Amino acid sequence: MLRVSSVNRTFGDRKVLDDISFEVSAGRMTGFVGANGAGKTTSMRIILGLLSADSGAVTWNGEPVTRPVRQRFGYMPEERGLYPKMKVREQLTYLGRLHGMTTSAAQRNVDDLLERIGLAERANDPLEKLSLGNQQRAQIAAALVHDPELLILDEPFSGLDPIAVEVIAGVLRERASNGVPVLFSSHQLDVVERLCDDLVIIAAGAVRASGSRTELRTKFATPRFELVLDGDAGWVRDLPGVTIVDLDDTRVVIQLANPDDDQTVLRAALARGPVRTFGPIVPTLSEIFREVTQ
Ligand SMILES: Nc1ncnc2c1ncn2[C@@H]1O[C@H](COP(=O)(O)OP(=O)(O)OP(=O)(O)O)[C@@H](O)[C@H]1O
Repeated sequence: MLRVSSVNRTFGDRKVLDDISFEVSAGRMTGFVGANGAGKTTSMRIILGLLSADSGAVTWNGEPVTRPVRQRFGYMPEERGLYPKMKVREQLTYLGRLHGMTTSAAQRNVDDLLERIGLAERANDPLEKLSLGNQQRAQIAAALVHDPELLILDEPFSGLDPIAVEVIAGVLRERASNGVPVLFSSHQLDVVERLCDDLVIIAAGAVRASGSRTELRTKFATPRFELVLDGDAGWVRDLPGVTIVDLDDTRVVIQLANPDDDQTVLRAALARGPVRTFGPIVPTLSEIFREVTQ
């Protein structure tokens, strides 16, 4: 497990990380979300030891992150790092070698990866000849080539078309299910919502919420329910403890003074006729994000 504990960082007189703490657990995809300038890249750079913290600690399985430990991490930086003129397969193999792999092991991994991410046919092209989306796929492959123990990816999905997002998500999820903790930042909240098991929401250098997707949804759930009937749903306003949030003919969104009254509402509705939909409204990640960062 990766643990970031009470990390602080100032640039000049600006505090950009304010007592940041969170964990990235084995086998989990952790989405790291925050507005521009919130501190995601700075946190990632500190995890990787590319930047020092003013105070606080980063540990990997309880131990400090030393250079040999870092060597076993996979990192996709914000400033993409591959050589434009070097052939894709050649440079990925070279990166595998830099991480201590033999040439044949590196080549095997590279060939598997290129096949998985749909770049096998471009293996012998220089990176700069690839479309931006395909260059992005190659950058992701560069973080994966040495079978890292931990993956830290800065905006891995930016610039990818929906099919590429699915392909890359599948590869990352496979690594996660093999026990690799994956931390990835993204502005695409719909993608994060779909992919991540855990979330860290950061704003102005501080963690505003963290935990599993389910925990956060429960925590930020409002006592709201959707009810869809065959006939007009306006009568619901006469039930005690019910406030109408939105009414559109047969569909009504209600807020309950006591969330346990949901079954009373359901029984009242069934007594009047068919009920097509009834259930709590689960907040989306965008709604949670807005609530904790405003
Ligand atoms: N080397 C630096 N010197 C001075 N300020 C910096 C430096 N690096 C980052 N900052 C500032 O720290 C703050 C956090 O930046 P960071 O890049 O970590 O945010 P981010 O959440 O990754 O943003 P984005 O989503 O735009 O990539 C910003 O205000 C940025 O301007």
